[in-house]
Amino acid sequence: MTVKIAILSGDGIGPEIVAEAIKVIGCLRKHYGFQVELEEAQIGGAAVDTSGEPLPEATLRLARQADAILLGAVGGPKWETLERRRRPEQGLLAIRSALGLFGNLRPAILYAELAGASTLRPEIVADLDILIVRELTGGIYFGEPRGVRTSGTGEREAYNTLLYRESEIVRIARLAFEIAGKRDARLCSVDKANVLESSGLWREVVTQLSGEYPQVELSHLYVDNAAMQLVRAPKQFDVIVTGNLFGDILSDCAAMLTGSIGMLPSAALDERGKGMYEPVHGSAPDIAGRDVANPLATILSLAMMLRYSLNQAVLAERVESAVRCVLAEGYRTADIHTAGTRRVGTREMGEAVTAALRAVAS
Ligand SMILES: NC(=O)c1ccc[n+]([C@@H]2O[C@H](COP(=O)([O-])OP(=O)(O)OC[C@H]3O[C@@H](n4cnc5c(N)ncnc54)[C@H](O)[C@@H]3O)[C@@H](O)[C@H]2O)c1
Ligand SMILES: CC(C)[C@H](C(=O)O)[C@@H](O)C(=O)O
Ligand SMILES: [Mg+2]
Repeated sequence: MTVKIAILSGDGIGPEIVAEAIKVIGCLRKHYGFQVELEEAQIGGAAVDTSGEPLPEATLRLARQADAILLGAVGGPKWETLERRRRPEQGLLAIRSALGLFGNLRPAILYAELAGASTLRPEIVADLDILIVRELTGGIYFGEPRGVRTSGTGEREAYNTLLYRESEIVRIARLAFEIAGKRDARLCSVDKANVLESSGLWREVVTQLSGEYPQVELSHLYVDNAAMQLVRAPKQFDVIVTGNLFGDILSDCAAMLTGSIGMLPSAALDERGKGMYEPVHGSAPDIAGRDVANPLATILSLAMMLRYSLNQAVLAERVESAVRCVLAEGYRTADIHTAGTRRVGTREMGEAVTAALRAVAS
């Protein structure tokens, strides 16, 4: 059966890194008999430039039809002064919401070869393998009311609403308990229950649900402490479950444990396992168009797609071992480059991964 992947490259380094993942898909097609059809559409600033909208109707239609979606990144200085609803980031939020992609899996794995690339001491991060489960379609990103208004004293004020419904908390917590049960069975729920009502409900609901998962050890941390613990002793964590905004921040923080944000893939899943896959990082305007971005987060996102949405666990493992292989051979983009390793550009890194994949196939 031929699967259909929607390709949404987006802005900045998006097209450069997605191009390397497409090379990997081409290699899977040619050497592993992977039957796949790709169809591209626009999102973010690129879509704003051609259609005036960050998520054109045609893009959403394609995303709905496809078996899975691969996204690069959106945003950049060119669009920062647009009214908020037309900004590239709104396209990303809109597609997540329209497709019901509530479950965001953000694994932070340290490849042994990159221990020296982390800003933390090697013994703190060696063998790190943690997973952040971030709620992606609720919380302060989507809560109403929101807006900017003039207060009674004539001053401008802006407001957002951090709202979580019980059903949204149960849904993300259940996903996290299920996943933790298949890992080291330790789940840490991160909130700000000492201050926020929505976090109070979050903690209550997660605690109640834990009764259904007696084999999973549940703990709770306030988000400020969690951020500190992530850099103090990250290996104490197995799975972290948290809300939309806290998960956004903590996953960038976890990224640095692995050497670079250019290494972190992600999956955003709906209730049936359909998903959108994207690197955790953004469009990196500071390095766009220079063939220096690290494409591995995007290639590893493709591996997650193969595993979670396309039922191709063996191919996922092949792609992941090809990445391990190029790191072992010493290939490094600028962000993970250390003395004695071979510095390469985006394209050369992508080609090294496809060469490693081909080598295993033959
Ligand atoms: N999922 C997304 O599409 C997404 C995620 C985050 C930020 N953004 C958007 O991206 C734009 C830039 O945001 P930012 O600068 O805060 O975050 P960013 O993640 O784009 O970049 C942060 C830093 O990390 C570096 N970096 C990121 N990805 C890299 C890679 N693959 N290889 C090497 N280095 C990499 C960048 O060069 C930069 O120095 C903004 O418009 C923001 O809204 C989009
Ligand atoms: C660009 C932005 C809307 C997005 C988010 O905050 O979710 C990004 O930072 C991410 O981590 O995917
Ligand atoms: Mg982010």
